[in-house]
Amino acid sequence: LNGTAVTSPEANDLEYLTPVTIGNVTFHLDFDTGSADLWVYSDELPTDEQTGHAVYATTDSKLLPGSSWEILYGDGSSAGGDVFADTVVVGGLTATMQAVEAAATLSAEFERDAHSDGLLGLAFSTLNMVKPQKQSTFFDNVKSQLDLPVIATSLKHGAPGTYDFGFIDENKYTGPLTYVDVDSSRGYWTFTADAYAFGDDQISTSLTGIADTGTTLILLPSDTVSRYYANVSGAQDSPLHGGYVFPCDSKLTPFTLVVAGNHSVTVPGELINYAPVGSVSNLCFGGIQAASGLVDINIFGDVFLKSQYVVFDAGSQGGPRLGFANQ
Ligand SMILES: O=C(CCCl)NNC1=[NH+]CCN1
Repeated sequence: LNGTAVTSPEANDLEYLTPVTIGNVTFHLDFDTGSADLWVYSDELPTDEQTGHAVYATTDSKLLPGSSWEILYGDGSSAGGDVFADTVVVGGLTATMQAVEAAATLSAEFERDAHSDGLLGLAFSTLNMVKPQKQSTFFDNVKSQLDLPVIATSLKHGAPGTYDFGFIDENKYTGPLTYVDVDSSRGYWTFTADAYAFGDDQISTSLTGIADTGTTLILLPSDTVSRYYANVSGAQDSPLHGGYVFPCDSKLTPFTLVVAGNHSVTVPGELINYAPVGSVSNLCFGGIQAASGLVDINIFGDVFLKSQYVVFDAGSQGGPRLGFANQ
């Protein structure tokens, strides 16, 4: 059995939300290949933090005694609480004894997120934050039902896309799928590009980072980022806006990763114009920004992923790997 779930972008493609049924309640969760915990807003939160969200009724649920979780994400947001076992359905696929992590505390970023009802982690289960015993991700729990141990993402700019589980949909991409090995030793979908380019400016330095649907932007070393925006007239690193901004009518340079020897994965310049900074100024915020001190790894987030059909292959032909094709 395979499955497909439709995922829909919030404003400015800030995050993509996918319907997930837990017990008999449907939650809209942020699928996150950069983490490995499935957590939901719950009745253990202060009432005002529950408002407007689907809420997990822990009083009707099967507690995992003695288990708790606490997670800190690369953007500094965090959440924590206790753990239940429940039936979780995504795109027609069912995990019967899925660890469902009920949020009892949320950081400010989640308190003010009016749309997401939680996250569904799709990184490797070694990254799960439940103590005393790590729990398996939804993907690991349904993997045995799938034709192939793969998740394929089709995230789009300003339009619904899909998460395919167990199969690769040839109708969703053009040209070949180019595969690159993944180093899962830190629990992320980590891969290395042999080189990269800003437009025609080829840089023969390798670039290692994670494919992360849970991060909005592309986050790179600060010297690399300043080199990118040197090509964009009027661009400046603005403390006021928290990163590089430029005139909204700027023509942005494409960002290319060279993978698997000589295959180019290119993010068109248009996708690197992330969003206007506000309603009055004509400044726009860049889709490539510097990785914060919190994460010591480059992050290829949604801005990167939405140019591609991406196959997160957990081992259909040996080790874990990522496949990229234009969509
Ligand atoms: O935490 C990370 C980066 C890991 Cl290096 N990605 N996932 C995520 N979820 C919410 C914000 N960011």
